[in-house]
Amino acid sequence: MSLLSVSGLRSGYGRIRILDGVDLDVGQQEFVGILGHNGMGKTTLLRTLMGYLPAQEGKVVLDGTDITRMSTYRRARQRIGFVPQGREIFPDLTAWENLRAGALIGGRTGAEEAQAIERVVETFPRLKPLLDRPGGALSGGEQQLLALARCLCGNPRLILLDEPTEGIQPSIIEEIVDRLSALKAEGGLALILVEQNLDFIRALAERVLIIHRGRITRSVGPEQLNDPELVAEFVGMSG
Ligand SMILES: Nc1ncnc2c1ncn2[C@@H]1O[C@H](COP(=O)(O)OP(=O)(O)OP(=O)(O)O)[C@@H](O)[C@H]1O
Repeated sequence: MSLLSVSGLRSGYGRIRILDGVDLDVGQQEFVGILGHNGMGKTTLLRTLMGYLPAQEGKVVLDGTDITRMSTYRRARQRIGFVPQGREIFPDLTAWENLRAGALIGGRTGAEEAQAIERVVETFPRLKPLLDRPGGALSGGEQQLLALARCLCGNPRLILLDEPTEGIQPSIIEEIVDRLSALKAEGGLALILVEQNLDFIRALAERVLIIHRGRITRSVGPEQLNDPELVAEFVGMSG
């Protein structure tokens, strides 16, 4: 059975329809990339899956449970984690408190919470010396690592990751790839990755879905992203 099964999903902003019948399946431990021109609805899709935007039509099923009408909070408790575009770190909370927020959102408290945070921090050595600093004082790359770590503190089984490489230096992009590759090898986690960086998608995704005018129009293998003509057609860029 798929971990996530989306059918006929429609949503948008007021009367402006952005998603216009999205069908999408993600396997239990599958890493899926999503590519599309600017403005095609990639972020809107992730926000609708997380419940920030209501589904106007269609169905979203997570591991057999219909979550179409669930609040964002309850979706987080169902272990969907979200790393938003722009990271949305709490700037006045310390890095550690940001991680606590992730653990709490995932339903962890007390000793379990502290253990979860410590386990995650062990795998992000760059964050260790920064834990007492305000989130807003971290560099963009450090904030991106923190946003991913915060999400992991909630023990997600599905992560929605929106453009993690945007404005981030190459060494941190490599760290994110390494961390996600390690998590993939450990198992138990699925990922939906919206990203413009083709190398990043190639490194992580088993399957790449093309979104066009609010629908998934095609599924391609990551190796097909080596073909500049195909890429130009799908996303209007090459590289
Ligand atoms: N709050 C909003 N109110 C009205 N329209 C919006 C709102 N947010 C986004 N849109 C519009 O919805 C469309 C889809 O936006 P979305 O951010 O999902 O696209 P995207 O594929 O993620 O694009 P990008 O690659 O530029 O991030 C765009 O035309 C955008 O202008």
